[in-house]
Amino acid sequence: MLELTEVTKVYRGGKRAVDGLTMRLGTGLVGLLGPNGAGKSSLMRIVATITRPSSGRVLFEGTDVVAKPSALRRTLGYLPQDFGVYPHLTATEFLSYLAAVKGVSARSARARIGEVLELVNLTEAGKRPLGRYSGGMLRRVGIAQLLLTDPRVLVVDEPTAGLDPQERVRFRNLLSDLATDRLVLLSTHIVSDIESVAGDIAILAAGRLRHRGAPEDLLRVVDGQVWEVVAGPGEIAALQARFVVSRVSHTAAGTRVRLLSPSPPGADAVAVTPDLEDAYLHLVR
Ligand SMILES: Nc1ncnc2c1ncn2[C@@H]1O[C@H](COP(=O)(O)OP(=O)(O)OP(=O)(O)O)[C@@H](O)[C@H]1O
Repeated sequence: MLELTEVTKVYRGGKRAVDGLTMRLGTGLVGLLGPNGAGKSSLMRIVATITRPSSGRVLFEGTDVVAKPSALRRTLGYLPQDFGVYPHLTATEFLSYLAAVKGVSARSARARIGEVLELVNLTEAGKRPLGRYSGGMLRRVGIAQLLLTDPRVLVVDEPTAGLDPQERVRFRNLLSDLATDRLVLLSTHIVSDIESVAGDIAILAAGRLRHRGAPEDLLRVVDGQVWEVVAGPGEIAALQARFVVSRVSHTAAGTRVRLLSPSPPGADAVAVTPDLEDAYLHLVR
């Protein structure tokens, strides 16, 4: 559906936020995972046709989206990181306003708003002013506005920021449902946001694609390289200086340090089964 070739974004001042990125995106949920500053938002703004790449090409169904953005824009839903609402409007009023901006006729907007509020489980709350919504409810309004026009491409930037764990789960499931017949490109710096829903994970660091594949492929990257050692209070800093430490947990038996190393880091190190967090840290270090 979308084809990115050698996409680069250099901002004024010389910051290379996206650096020669090539990837193909089809139907399904793609998790774009990377630390702060990796270039995720820049890439998402390029796909959403808000920002132009400095060089490289983005094709949507074979059409260059820089030269001809309209075909993609017609079927695109974009939820930016800083999605803002008017606090005095109710969800229904706010969505009616956005539907008008998106060129949806008043009659079809009325029916569609009812449907999308139902989809995001806000039918009851739809008559309340948005100023009284929780963070999670506002993110759901953000998703509802994406769906006003039934887009085939959804670009969702760090959607779980500020959500409580229950809202995170609900949100993940909603996006995963939507991805059955659409492309959902979801960016995050939190591994657990995507590990249960994305069958396809792209890892970005310093503007470059470090890895792309299914979670199993990612795990293979650190196969045989994850260890656990028991450390004394003074040893943790030294381990952190020598290895990528993925977790430190304090137990009755002492402090357990989980770390990445191609060979056993010590005589009493125990090999453990890698998880996605280990693989992610290995790839972005
Ligand atoms: N308009 C801009 N002008 C100059 N530099 C920018 C601009 N937007 C982003 N950057 C820089 O480009 C780099 C990538 O930023 P970007 O926001 O794309 O990353 P990100 O992965 O989304 O990070 P975050 O999760 O913190 O939003 C950062 O170093 C950022 O400071």
